[in-house]
Amino acid sequence: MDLRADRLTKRYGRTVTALDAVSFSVSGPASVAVTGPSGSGKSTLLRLLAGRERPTRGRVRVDGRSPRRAGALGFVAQRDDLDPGALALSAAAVDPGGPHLRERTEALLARLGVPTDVAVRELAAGDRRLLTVAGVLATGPRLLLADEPAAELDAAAADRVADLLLGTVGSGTLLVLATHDDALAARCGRRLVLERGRLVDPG
Ligand SMILES: Nc1ncnc2c1ncn2[C@@H]1O[C@H](COP(=O)(O)OP(=O)(O)OP(=O)(O)O)[C@@H](O)[C@H]1O
Repeated sequence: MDLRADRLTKRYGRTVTALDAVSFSVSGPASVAVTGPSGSGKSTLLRLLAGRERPTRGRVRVDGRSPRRAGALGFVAQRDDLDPGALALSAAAVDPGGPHLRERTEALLARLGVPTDVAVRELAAGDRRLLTVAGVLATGPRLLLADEPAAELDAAAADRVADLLLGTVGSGTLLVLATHDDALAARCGRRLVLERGRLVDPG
């Protein structure tokens, strides 16, 4: 999988330039960390790469296509929208996944030791995060974008989430994650550093 950003620029209103002419390209399988201070544009970059927002200028290409047309693209958002009252497995294997997705999610969670028959609200924070990631992995993404996947977790839980994400690279995935966590960034093959919306180190 080939991911390319060409002079990506995103403005919000007239005053905020969240991203300023960011260009890079990367081919997978590989792992890439996007780092930088708070407000430097990491989440904005991931949303643009995923096609969840349109750039003000510039473009994203995933295997030569716009991200919305690329297929096999998974996105782990900074905050999950799991229904706290739902049973864990139903919350992770979201529609329109169907039975196949449900089975794959269940197998993955069993391997990770995450209980699937309790309400989401009863899960520990780390298990809840694994649940979110497993639901996305079950869809078989070849490009996986994760925004602060280990934020607000203790070190042991953060390691389990990182192991799960980084493990996908071995099976052919291009993983791009935004993180504040130096230890997690150090485990990635490449690090892109943003400062005030500009790519100051392309890795
Ligand atoms: N929807 C929006 N409307 C207006 N401004 C926004 C919006 N989203 C982001 N911004 C602004 O764009 C800039 C970059 O934000 P972004 O969330 O991408 O940074 P970040 O590096 O992910 O920050 P953090 O590490 O705190 O999550 C910030 O100044 C932010 O306030």
